[in-house]
Amino acid sequence: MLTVEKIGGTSMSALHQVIDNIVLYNKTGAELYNRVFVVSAFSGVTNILLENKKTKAPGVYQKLAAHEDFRAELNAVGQHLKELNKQYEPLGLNLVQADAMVDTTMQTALNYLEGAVTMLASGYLNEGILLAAREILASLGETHSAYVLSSILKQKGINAHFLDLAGLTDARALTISERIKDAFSTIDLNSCVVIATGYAKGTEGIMREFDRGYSEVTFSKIAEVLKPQEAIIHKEYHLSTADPGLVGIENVRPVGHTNYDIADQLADVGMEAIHPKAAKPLEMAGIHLRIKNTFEPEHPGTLITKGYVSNIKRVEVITGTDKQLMVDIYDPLMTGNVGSDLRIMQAFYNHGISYTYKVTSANSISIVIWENDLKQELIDELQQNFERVTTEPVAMVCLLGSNMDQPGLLAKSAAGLAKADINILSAGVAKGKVNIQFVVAKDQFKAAIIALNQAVG
Ligand SMILES: Nc1ncnc2c1ncn2[C@@H]1O[C@H](COP(=O)(O)OP(=O)(O)O)[C@@H](O)[C@H]1O
Ligand SMILES: N[C@@H](CC(=O)OP(=O)(O)O)C(=O)O
Repeated sequence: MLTVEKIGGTSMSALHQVIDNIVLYNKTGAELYNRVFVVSAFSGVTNILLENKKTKAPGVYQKLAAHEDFRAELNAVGQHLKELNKQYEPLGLNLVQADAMVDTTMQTALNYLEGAVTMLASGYLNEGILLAAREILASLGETHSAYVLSSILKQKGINAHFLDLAGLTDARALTISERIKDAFSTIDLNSCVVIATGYAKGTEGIMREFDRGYSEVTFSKIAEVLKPQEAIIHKEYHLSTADPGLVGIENVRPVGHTNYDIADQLADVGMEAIHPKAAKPLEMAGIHLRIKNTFEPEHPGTLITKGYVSNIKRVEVITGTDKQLMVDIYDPLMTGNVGSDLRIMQAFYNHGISYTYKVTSANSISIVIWENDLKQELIDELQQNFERVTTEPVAMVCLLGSNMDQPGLLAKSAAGLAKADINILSAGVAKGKVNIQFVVAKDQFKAAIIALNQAVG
């Protein structure tokens, strides 16, 4: 059975478990092969190459983009990669070869970046030059981690193939998919295990289209090309019936089976089992996706398939986010005035703002967006056309399920929230009933998730 498997950065940093629990687990001989592992950089490496994904602390790229001296930072990254090499020497990594690879790669990158700085000084095409610099820097982390894992596996006598999709010294103008097809055209998957860089170079620029989290896109594009029996994402936790960090690990269980629609609903409130843009090609190709926990290899994890519908009535996941904002538009002339909603949606469209929830009454429309997406220009435009426009930070809590609709579910959910003294600011469910949404006060998010998990989890 051919599988294409993605290993995220947090899991990669537990390299010993990656080798024991993922690559070698329950497999010997030929069973080891016919698998492609798409690996992310070791945890934190891309942060120091670009910028910290959460704190935005500048990495090499941000220094370069700010016309500051980036060379010390780039050198520090090289030193960090060598420290990681030393950390993985006990696993069988040949330190001399691995450090030499770091030196060569970093020197090549520096040569490119010196050229970029020279070009930036000219003031021509800055955007394109900065994007190229971002692509080059991003690629370094995955080139390193894929090299390290494939080298260790070779040292163990396994026929591991280091598949360099980063193409640092490959000047061919190929799209990502073209590069993938070209790279796999000479590989006999039955006789090797492929370790592919999570960064893939392409004329479209993976950073321009997807930016951080790009490994999942490379993983998806490889699966599109190879059409495996199963695509697998290895994470450091199970996709659970609720956030264990909120309700307690003892009050959740792994989601055994769900579908791609539910995965999209999860992503809509920020819980990405897989990025929707990476999931769609898999869903459309009918490829099954499995989310596995790196630290529980014996557990089958969560299987996500296109047409799955639970054979019993149940809520599959309780999730949500407290990072939302409710925009309420009121106007006494709205009732019966065809086109009010169109004008509102046009304003949202004009400012490129999508929403996660919308309800209407005779004279008002309430729309929930991500709080970070709010633009004052949108509010200004709406206020020119409607009597009153208000905004309020809120939390959204959701019940997700492929087959959860039954009399009393809404009542039990609302009763659970009421029992916790949580006021429902707004509630809604679309016809498919795969997602029942409650809008509550921002500071009642955690209490609402706990209350719903107790009531219907
Ligand atoms: N239904 C859920 N199942 C599992 N984890 C969840 C769920 N909902 C929220 N979480 C939280 O999401 C965290 C992982 O979020 P993710 O965005 O994948 O990683 P990170 O934000 O650390 O990069 C988990 O550690 C967990 O606390
Ligand atoms: N290492 C890259 C790519 C990636 O997808 O990483 P992860 O799988 O850890 O999200 C980043 O941090 O953006």
